[in-house]
Amino acid sequence: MSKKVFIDGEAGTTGLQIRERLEGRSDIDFIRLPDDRRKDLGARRDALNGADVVILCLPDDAAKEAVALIENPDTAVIDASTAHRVAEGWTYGFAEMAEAQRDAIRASKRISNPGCYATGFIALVRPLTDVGVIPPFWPATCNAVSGYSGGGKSMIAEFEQGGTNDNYRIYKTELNHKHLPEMTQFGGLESPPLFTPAVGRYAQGMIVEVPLQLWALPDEPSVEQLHEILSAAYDGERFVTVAPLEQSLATKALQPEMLNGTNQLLIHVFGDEAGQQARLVAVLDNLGKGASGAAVQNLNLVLGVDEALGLS
Ligand SMILES: NC(=O)C1=CN([C@@H]2O[C@H](COP(=O)(O)OP(=O)(O)OC[C@H]3O[C@@H](n4cnc5c(N)ncnc54)[C@H](OP(=O)(O)O)[C@@H]3O)[C@@H](O)[C@H]2O)C=CC1
Ligand SMILES: CC(=O)N[C@@H](CCC(=O)OP(=O)(O)O)C(=O)O
Repeated sequence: MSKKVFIDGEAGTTGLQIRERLEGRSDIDFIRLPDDRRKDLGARRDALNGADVVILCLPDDAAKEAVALIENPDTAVIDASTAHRVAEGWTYGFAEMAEAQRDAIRASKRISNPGCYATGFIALVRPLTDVGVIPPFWPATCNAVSGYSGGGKSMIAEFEQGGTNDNYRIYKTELNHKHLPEMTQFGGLESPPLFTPAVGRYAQGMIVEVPLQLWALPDEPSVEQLHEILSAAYDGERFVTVAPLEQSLATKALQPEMLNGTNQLLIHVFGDEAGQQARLVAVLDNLGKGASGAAVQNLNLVLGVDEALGLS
């Protein structure tokens, strides 16, 4: 029997991309609201409570409001906003993050979809904190650049309709990016990384990077060891790949758009010749594994179907 799915915020950037990925699915019946009622509280309440699974693609406040409207104990929620990522009672929707995570997602009725930057950062750091090569007290740094679709409809309009001449800009100079709590908690760290995001004049795709002074880490790991740990952590995964070291050695430059339209995340471990420094790099589509792709993967897990359905 097909399952009823309601995407609250379907007309937004993330919502539209989820719809596209679910197009043609015979196991899903969509609950949809006409355009003039998509913000109507009563109509949303009915839709939210009538669905087997709801996917929230809303600003944080509207996402909290939506959750408060749900009384049906059988309705499962996948929230793409930042509202519940480190909240009590919610399961972090990053299936590849740890061995038990997939089963936790399958069993949960409250799943938070990870932030795009957080996905890259956690993918790079978590396997290393899990084995202790990066200790929990490590003062981690994270540099990243995203396409402007990461800022949703308003930033897309800003870049595409003459609102800015910027080709590139750094932001969050106050050092208080909204992904820091999830990066800290699920990265296995005691204190937030120093995070320096930037946005460029291109629509989508991102690079998230963690630079490491290997000589300063307690165990002074080699580049080969880091690569081994990351490769073992993602062995057999369909959506997270660690490039072979030889491939990284031959890669002299990397651009953020290479995985656009996919749910893939690619990791490179770059190192200097002396083995003293490393750059851990993740490439992903902010609208793919960083948002809509991950949401569809989580939906598939909740529905008990192949988690790769509709994803490439
Ligand atoms: N863009 C990205 O790369 C990522 C975004 N996210 C998160 O996903 C969520 C959605 O982001 P994004 O798609 O980019 O944002 P958009 O601004 O593109 O879309 C948000 C949608 O929500 C609608 N909306 C706003 N308030 C309400 C309400 N009260 N009731 C019903 N609908 C409402 C908006 O309608 P209208 O435009 O008419 O106001 C719009 O269609 C956010 O929480 C964001 O943080 C997560 C990962 C990545
Ligand atoms: C370029 C840009 O502005 N990006 C957004 C992050 C988008 C994202 O993935 O964050 P959420 O999942 O938490 O919405 C930002 O930095 O706030």
